[in-house]
Amino acid sequence: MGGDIGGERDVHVIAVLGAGKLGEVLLSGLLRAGWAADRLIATARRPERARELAERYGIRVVDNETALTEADVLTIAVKPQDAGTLLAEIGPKVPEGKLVVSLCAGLPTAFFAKHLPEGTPVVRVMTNTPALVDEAMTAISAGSHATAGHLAQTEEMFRPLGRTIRVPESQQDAVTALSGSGPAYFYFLVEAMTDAGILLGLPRQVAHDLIVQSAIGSAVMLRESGEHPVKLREAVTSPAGTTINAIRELENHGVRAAFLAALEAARDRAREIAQQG
Ligand SMILES: NC(=O)C1=CN([C@@H]2O[C@H](COP(=O)(O)OP(=O)(O)OC[C@H]3O[C@@H](n4cnc5c(N)ncnc54)[C@H](O)[C@@H]3O)[C@@H](O)[C@H]2O)C=CC1
Ligand SMILES: O=C(O)[C@@H]1CCC=N1
Repeated sequence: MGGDIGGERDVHVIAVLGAGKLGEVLLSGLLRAGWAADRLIATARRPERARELAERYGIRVVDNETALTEADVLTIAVKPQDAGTLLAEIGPKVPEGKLVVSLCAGLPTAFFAKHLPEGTPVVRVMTNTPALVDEAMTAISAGSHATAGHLAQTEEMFRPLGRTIRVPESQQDAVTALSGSGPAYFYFLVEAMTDAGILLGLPRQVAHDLIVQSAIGSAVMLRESGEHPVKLREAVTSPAGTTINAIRELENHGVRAAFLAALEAARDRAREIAQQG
């Protein structure tokens, strides 16, 4: 059963402010982890969305101001571009000692601190959508006034959803590029490989099933064996065999360089968001 999270100040109630796609993923994960629905609060901008969340999960959907007073942890799950407006509305009213957990890509904890009462602890989190199947990768950083206790509370909140690690806040933009967006790159790859199967004459569903199971098998091997990916790839790549022909084409087309450039671009976008915040 999900119980109270002890620490600086016990966590009885968690609020997700701006429960969109990621906020919903978090709320559903907390429910699966055993949190009682009446101890989870969501806020939403649109009334239809509020109704949908209340009906789907039986949680309390209230306005932002009510959430501030009733929850111990305020999780900010709005788009980074909307965070300024939300903070202008709630910032000065956040009661003393509440823990603010930001899920916003790019925005540094200093951005939140500017809008919050002096001394409000802020923790920056980058998680990802596999939280839906309890396989998230969540990176946690302490911001201003966040103590070891606040970090531990945040870790406890996200641990049921997958793996957690602590990183210095200076690494969070890189983390966002790697694991925050990471699932999108794997889905993109599955899509491209499925198209390749169709090019080779396989029915779409067969191609899809072959690739999805190969992706799952490879991921499990990476995690369970602890082997370096090069070693695992070499084990598949027979001398004068088929795989090396494909690898040569991937190298010819600069796929490795494309990944380096793509993740750098994602990191740079996170930095830009911070500038605009
Ligand atoms: N989608 C993803 O895979 C990931 C998203 N993130 C971060 O999570 C945050 C949310 O992303 P998504 O869930 O994809 O966005 P989303 O647009 O689905 O959800 C944001 C929700 O906040 C609501 N909202 C905006 N202003 C509000 C206000 N003042 N009061 C109440 N509700 C308000 C919107 O109506 C919307 O429903 C972003 O900051 C993003 O950077 C982080 C990691 C992964
Ligand atoms: O694309 C985005 O901005 C968010 C942050 C990481 C994943 N999705």
